[in-house]
Amino acid sequence: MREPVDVLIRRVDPEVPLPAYGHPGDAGADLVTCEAAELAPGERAVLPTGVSIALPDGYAAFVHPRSGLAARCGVALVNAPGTIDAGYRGEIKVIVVNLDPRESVRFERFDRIAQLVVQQVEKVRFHEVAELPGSARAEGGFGSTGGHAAVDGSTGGNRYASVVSDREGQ
Ligand SMILES: O=c1ccn([C@H]2C[C@H](O)[C@@H](COP(=O)(O)OP(=O)(O)OP(=O)(O)O)O2)c(=O)[nH]1
Ligand SMILES: [Mg+2]
Repeated sequence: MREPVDVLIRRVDPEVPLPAYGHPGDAGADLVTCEAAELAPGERAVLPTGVSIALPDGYAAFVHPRSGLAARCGVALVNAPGTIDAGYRGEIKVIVVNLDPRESVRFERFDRIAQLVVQQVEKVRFHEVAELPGSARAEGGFGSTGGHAAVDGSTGGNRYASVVSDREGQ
């Protein structure tokens, strides 16, 4: 197994539990909210995690959603994944949104709300050119390979999903 990368961390909230991996092979260390919050359907909030970090140069951390919260409660991150730059020394915040159309969701202090994935990132130098080299995909994108959801008035491309209003009309 590779040696873990050392990351300096500071507790902004002296009582906050440090981010922790649930299992040895996990990619994300769980982040908690230091503030209780209740979100009505469609509501969002910026929640403090009580920690700030200093990543080594060449690394970034990404704030990812927790799939259990998403599946059970419809909680997503507005900016998923949130990017924590190596030079950022402020408190890590999590921008949550309640996407459930009916139920409110409540977070208590120190509930786990997101997970932090630390990764090496490349810096690039951009070289401007008049023409880019060719490729098999060329300019195809946005569903060019088919299999996207149909929307009203369209049959979709080679589809394996359709929007609910489409299904109800069948
Ligand atoms: O979910 C997030 C996303 C970002 N940040 C912090 C760390 C990051 O380094 C900084 C800036 O984030 P980003 O570059 O995504 O936001 P911006 O709107 O481009 O702000 P800026 O102009 O400060 O770069 O905000 C968080 O605490 N949580
Ligand atoms: Mg930015």
